[in-house]
Amino acid sequence: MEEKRKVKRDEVNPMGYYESEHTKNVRDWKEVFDFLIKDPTFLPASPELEDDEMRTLSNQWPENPPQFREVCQEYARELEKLGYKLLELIALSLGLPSNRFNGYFEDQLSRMRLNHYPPCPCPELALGVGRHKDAGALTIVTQDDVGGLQVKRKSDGVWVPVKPTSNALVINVGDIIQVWSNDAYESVEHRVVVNSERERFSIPIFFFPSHYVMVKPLEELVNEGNPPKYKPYNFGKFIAARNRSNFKKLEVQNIQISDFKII
Ligand SMILES: O=C(O)CCC(=O)C(=O)O
Ligand SMILES: [Fe+2]
Repeated sequence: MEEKRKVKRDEVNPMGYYESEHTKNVRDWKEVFDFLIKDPTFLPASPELEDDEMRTLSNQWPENPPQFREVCQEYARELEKLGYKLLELIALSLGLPSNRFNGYFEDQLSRMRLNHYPPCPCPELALGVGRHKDAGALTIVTQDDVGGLQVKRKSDGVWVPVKPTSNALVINVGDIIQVWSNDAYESVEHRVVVNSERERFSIPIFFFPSHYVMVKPLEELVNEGNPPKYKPYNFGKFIAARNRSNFKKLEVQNIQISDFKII
């Protein structure tokens, strides 16, 4: 606990350890450790568009266990390679050059998260992570054999368990691929349920572009017959708005890509 406290994240540095994240303003039943793939990196200090102050984001590593940092970084490097590979395949599937997305990640805000969901005495009253869609381009999740991740089936709204399969990874399309592809791809709504018996561990890596990227439907994919379905939004400002809402319960729901939808 002492080690965790030393690397606790706060409103200035959102990297490190945290035990009370909120999803849509409700506290999640979990503890997390977040670190950046590119360290340090930069993010707008506030979500206000007229405020151009920047903030440096940097990792906080515990001293113990001593090999923790190296193991995390090595794992992240391998998953990063896989993420780029998948982004290349998604680009090809949309009829784009394989490297079409690469430029967006030069100063990437991608991060890896170590999730620990402790057993919960009243699992029917809590969620490990409340229902949400991932805000980044792509997420790759490693999960143990406990289970708890569920995706919402669009046809009937039923929550379907994502069964743990050993040596398999879960790939989630995030909101940005949805916007870039002008809805050809759709991000999936998911959540994590907890149980009273066993703790669960999972390790997602979230592929986030650079803070200055304006996220919008790709020009090659829109035309008169298929006009853009979203207004451009600045990714850094979007994340700054999300970070703010993770630290306090706000009156309003946090920012969503639907806020940029052209109807
Ligand atoms: O724990 C999991 O399997 C997924 C967690 C998740 O959806 C998230 O952190 O965004
Ligand atoms: Fe997620």
